[in-house]
Amino acid sequence: MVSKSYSNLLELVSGEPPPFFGRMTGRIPRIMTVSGLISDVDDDPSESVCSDPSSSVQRDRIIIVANQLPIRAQRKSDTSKGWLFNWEETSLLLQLKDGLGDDEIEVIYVGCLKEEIHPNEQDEVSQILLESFRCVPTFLPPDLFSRYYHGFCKQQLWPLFHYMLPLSPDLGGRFNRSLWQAYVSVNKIFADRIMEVINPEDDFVWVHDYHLMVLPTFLRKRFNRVKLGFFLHSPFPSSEIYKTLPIREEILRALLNSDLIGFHTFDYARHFLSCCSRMLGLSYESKRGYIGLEYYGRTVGIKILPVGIHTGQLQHALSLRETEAKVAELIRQFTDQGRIMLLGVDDMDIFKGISLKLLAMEQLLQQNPEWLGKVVLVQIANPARGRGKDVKEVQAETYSTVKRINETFGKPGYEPVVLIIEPLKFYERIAYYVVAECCLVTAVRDGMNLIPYEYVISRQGNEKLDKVLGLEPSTPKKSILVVSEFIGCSPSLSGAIRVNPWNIDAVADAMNCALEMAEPEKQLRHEKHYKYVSTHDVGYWARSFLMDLERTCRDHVRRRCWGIGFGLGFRVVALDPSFKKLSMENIVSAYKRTTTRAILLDYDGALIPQGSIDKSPSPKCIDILTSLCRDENNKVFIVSARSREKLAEWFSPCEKLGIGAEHGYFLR
Ligand SMILES: O=P(O)(O)OC[C@H]1O[C@H](O[C@H]2O[C@H](CO)[C@@H](O)[C@H](O)[C@H]2O)[C@H](O)[C@@H](O)[C@@H]1O
Repeated sequence: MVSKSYSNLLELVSGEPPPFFGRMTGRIPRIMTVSGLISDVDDDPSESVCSDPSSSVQRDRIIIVANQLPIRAQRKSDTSKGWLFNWEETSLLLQLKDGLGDDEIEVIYVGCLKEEIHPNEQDEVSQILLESFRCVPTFLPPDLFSRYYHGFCKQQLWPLFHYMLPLSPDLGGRFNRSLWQAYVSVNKIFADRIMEVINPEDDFVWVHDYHLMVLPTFLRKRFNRVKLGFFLHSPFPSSEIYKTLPIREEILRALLNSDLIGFHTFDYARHFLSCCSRMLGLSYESKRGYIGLEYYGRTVGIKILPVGIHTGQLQHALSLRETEAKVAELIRQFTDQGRIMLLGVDDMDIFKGISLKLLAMEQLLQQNPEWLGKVVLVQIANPARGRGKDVKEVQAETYSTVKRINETFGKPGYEPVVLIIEPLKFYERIAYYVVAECCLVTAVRDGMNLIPYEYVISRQGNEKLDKVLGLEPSTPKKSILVVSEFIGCSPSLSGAIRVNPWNIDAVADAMNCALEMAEPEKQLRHEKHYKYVSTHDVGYWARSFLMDLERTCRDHVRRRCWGIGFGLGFRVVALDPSFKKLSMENIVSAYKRTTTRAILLDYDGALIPQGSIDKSPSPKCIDILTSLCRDENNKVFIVSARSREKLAEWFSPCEKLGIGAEHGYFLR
């Protein structure tokens, strides 16, 4: 399978074998095992972090950094003290690790816990999470967390990256410098935590999503050669939107302190590149499938590859007894009543377009009365993660639209829209996918959205589910997707009916088209999607990103690096060791060959030795400069930080000598 990522395109033309991620040179973390009070992990010794610090096993190590750790924490109920921790199985970050499927790679996570941990318990919790889960928690004071996450992330960055400008105080949040400072402080706290565990020469660091966009600067400042990747899970907006951000350059420059920056789609990458070009004057090169941005001697790679799902986890859920039972229940509730299920699964936030979908359903029923009593839209709505007024408005509009549709088109025993707001278990959601004839994702903006992928795998099902569904094992599977043009998964789903979610007529038509579609066409579309989704899973994505990261960082050790710039303007100037010292021979031969010469000379360290006590030029120096200036083919300049008075005084004998004093602020 050929990836669309740049490294794989390169392999394709070069005929090289695919790169292997994992070098066995990593050092074991500097962690000691300390017994803890509060943990419910399984006791597989291979799971413990360096339980034997003297062990000689060497593994590659990746530090995965994200706003949230893939951990669920629960206060112990039996005592007033202590916590129980479990893996959050549905977290993409945990699936990523599993997807790497390589025991030679050790993964450490850095991030926040969802629960607030009292300062008195933080050391103990840190130790347990490190030993048992290889997780390093970042504890943030509640007020700082709130200003960083609910303030800057969810009210400012997130809306803007989803194309919402704060045109009025009600629409997202206007830029607020103190929230931005909270964001920067939190990013620094994350960097400090990474520094506690990183082995900078060997470890790879992979930072995730828009919550941590300035973190790369803090890490690069501390370790100039750190091997650092960043993946943006959200959309990267068009430069016309992005450039409204007052801290637009700071964020771009911070991202450029990564070695590899990943995006789900070509468009997001293109937007980022045009921001770098328009706001920082940087140009990029695309050569043989590679996209690289030159930034002070470093080449920052751009990776385009949409994330995938954990198909194994989904297949496991499909094989559960509970899933079969739920599928049977849904068949009784819908199919046996002659109903066709259309399905939507979305967070109830402003960008998921739930209301637009409901309006399209209303229109479908108005314009196609033949579907009345036959079609049901099941809308599963997960709670939003933000907490603004906008979320409440979305909820209110959703409830009132559902009520209106059901009152207008419903009849006893038939509700055209079923809205599910209670949290569903994973297997229950899967059962809905299995039964749904069509899945609709009509978000107005979403970074990726993995719901269509989950739907496709679920519709492929398995033999046991075929029996529950009353299908012959040989029956080809079918599924149909209606997908918004404005979401990251859209380009990868070429068999979906693509819609502009704002165009209610078009979405209603798409629903009708899906309902009327001939079976062989549904099968063909399903087959196409199934092939793609099952081969481009989360493991494929993670391996591909890390291979490219390793490739991008391969010559770090050879590079000579200097850090320059203050604050978020910090960057590293990297030089290839092939930079050569200027030889006397070269200078003499160039001088002889040329007839028009500009000769620019530094002063301290160039015309007088760096450590000399007498800083004035020697008579010999004055003689040489005077004779250089005498040649009409030469323009000779001293360029120095020194004051114009001093330079003018020292070089008064050399009349024709040009002087650039105070770094060129004064010119003679
Ligand atoms: O709400 P947040 O805590 O700020 O997180 C933002 C969203 O992150 C995750 O979604 C994003 O990544 C997914 C995987 O790449 C992608 O499918 C989705 O489109 C992105 O928005 C998370 O799944 C969402 O629940 C969060 O809202």
